[in-house]
Amino acid sequence: MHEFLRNLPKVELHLHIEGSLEPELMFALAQRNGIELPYTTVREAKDAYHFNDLQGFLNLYFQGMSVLRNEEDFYDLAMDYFKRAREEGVVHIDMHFDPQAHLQRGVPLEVVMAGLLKAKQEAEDKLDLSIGMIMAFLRDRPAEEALHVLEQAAPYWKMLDAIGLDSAEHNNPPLKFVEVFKRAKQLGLVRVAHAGEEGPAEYIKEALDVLDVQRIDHGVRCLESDEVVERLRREQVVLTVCPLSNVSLKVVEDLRDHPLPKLLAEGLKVTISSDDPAYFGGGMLTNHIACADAFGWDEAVFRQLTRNAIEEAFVTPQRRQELMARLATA
Ligand SMILES: Nc1ncnc2[nH]cnc12
Ligand SMILES: [Zn+2]
Repeated sequence: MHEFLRNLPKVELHLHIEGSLEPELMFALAQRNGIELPYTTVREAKDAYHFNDLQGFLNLYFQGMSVLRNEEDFYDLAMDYFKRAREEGVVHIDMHFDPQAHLQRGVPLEVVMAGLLKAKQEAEDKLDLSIGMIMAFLRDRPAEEALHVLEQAAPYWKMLDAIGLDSAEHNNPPLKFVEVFKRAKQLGLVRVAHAGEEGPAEYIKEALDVLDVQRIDHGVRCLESDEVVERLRREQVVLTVCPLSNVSLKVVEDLRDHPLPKLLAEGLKVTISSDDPAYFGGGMLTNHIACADAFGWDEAVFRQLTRNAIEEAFVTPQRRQELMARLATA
């Protein structure tokens, strides 16, 4: 089964590129940029990666990314992950990135975009990996700031596959961002949002109704509302579920208690992603293996999850066909 999972052409719909920053690269970039870290060794950093909730993780996530200052840093960050993912048999990644987290530290949007776009181009040219770009807004920051960043990103609109909504969900309902998402829709941009990770099922409904999103990132708490489950099933809205993330952030106690099997049994369009692989114990292959071990799934289940992800990935029709063909022979 592990060999099958390694060879499966995996498609990742939910990945925060800043959450792929491994401690080894964090130390290298800190040194390159003369930045001091609160850790003295890689071991010490890894030992700090124990979280009680989403906020506990976000504090370290924002601290970790403080080493990213120049175009080259963003390029190295992304290439480092792309190479690792490719070695794990990943063939496509829809990548979230958080411009506000960099703008706040005085890093211009142009620097972030240049580094990430260069890595995307190189991955597509040389690694046989396709990359989607999701510019995410931090929901614990003011909506006016997000609106301003969306306008500032005008030179990049045509390079974006979607806008997203992430960071602390508690008390930051989708409704807060109605104007931002309305503007994005007016611009012809696709919309996705984190909802129902730590927040209630109601936020999933709100993201669909008010933000008109085409994807729900996480969405695991939908099971608390029959009405929301029915809606997700009827509309076959894709859920980008991140099993090891949910364990690390204590959304569930243990992977064996994870609602993934129930979500599948409900007929929902489920996919598997890694979210923040450097912080949550591993990438796509590790997440797949963990699910195989916890749930005893056979190959057919993983094929279905991968088919779901290929159908929903931000790729050209030709690339989608190519990925489907690869899945058929895996
Ligand atoms: N799991 C997560 N939830 C919300 N925002 C995030 N940003 C990075 N990872 C996140
Ligand atoms: Zn996420």
